[in-house]
Amino acid sequence: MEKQALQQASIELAAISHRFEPAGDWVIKGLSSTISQHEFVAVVGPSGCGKSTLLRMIAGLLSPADGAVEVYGHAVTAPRDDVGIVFQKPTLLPWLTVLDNVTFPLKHKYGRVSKAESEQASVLLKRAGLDGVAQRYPHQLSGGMQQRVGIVRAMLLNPDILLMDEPFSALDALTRERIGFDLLDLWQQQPKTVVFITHSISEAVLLADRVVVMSARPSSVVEDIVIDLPRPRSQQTLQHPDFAALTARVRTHIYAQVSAD
Ligand SMILES: Nc1ncnc2c1ncn2[C@@H]1O[C@H](COP(=O)(O)OP(=O)(O)OP(=O)(O)O)[C@@H](O)[C@H]1O
Repeated sequence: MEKQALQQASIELAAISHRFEPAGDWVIKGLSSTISQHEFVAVVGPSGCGKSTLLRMIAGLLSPADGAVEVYGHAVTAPRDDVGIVFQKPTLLPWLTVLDNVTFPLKHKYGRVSKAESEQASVLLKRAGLDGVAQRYPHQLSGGMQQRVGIVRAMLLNPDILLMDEPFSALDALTRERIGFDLLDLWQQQPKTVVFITHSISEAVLLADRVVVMSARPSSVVEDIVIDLPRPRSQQTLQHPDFAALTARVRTHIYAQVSAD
């Protein structure tokens, strides 16, 4: 049964619509998309078009007013164990150290943290430039460092599906690029389906297999662009002859939405 489920689409969005009040304006209207297992999909679109709302519906934190969200062929009605989320703002536990924060979900899920997981936590913290602060508390870190702790925490849990809502927006440009490649490394070592919301067009093209462009509200998918740049991606990818054309294509579709707003 489980094996059969793995052959299916990872995430199916079937004509979903949402508004926050029964008679309010539609935020999302009739949005459909299928995300395959282990695909890395970036979602871009004008500000306020409903990207976070969409992610919250996939996560089971919000039910669509109409249509259906399915994960591995099952309707999503509540948060799932195999779906991890990284929000725009990290939600760290203030009374735990950085190390305890990143291992907390594992402890909560399995009752213990294995030696291999502890080692992986150290590797990921180091990669994220946090190895010197593992014993510090969240209030002793900058906003960008706290955000990196949130990313490491989600990566360590290694969920089948990782939902990321502008996870790098608080980071400086260099750290942002490095941590993006780290995310890709991890994604290739531990394949998982990633839905990644970003406002950065170049980041979307650099990381993703597909870039889904959402329209202005009421939003749906206006363009679904396959990014067939070779992997593994690196800084060289930025020089690839197709990179500029792909970013230009995404940009054109987003700008069309903004000017139509
Ligand atoms: N809980 C809520 N109650 C009422 N309206 C909401 C709620 N959450 C979001 N909205 C509205 O829904 C719309 C979409 O919000 P959402 O945060 O999903 O957009 P977004 O595309 O992620 O925005 P941004 O790109 O600026 O982060 C906005 O108009 C927002 O004000």
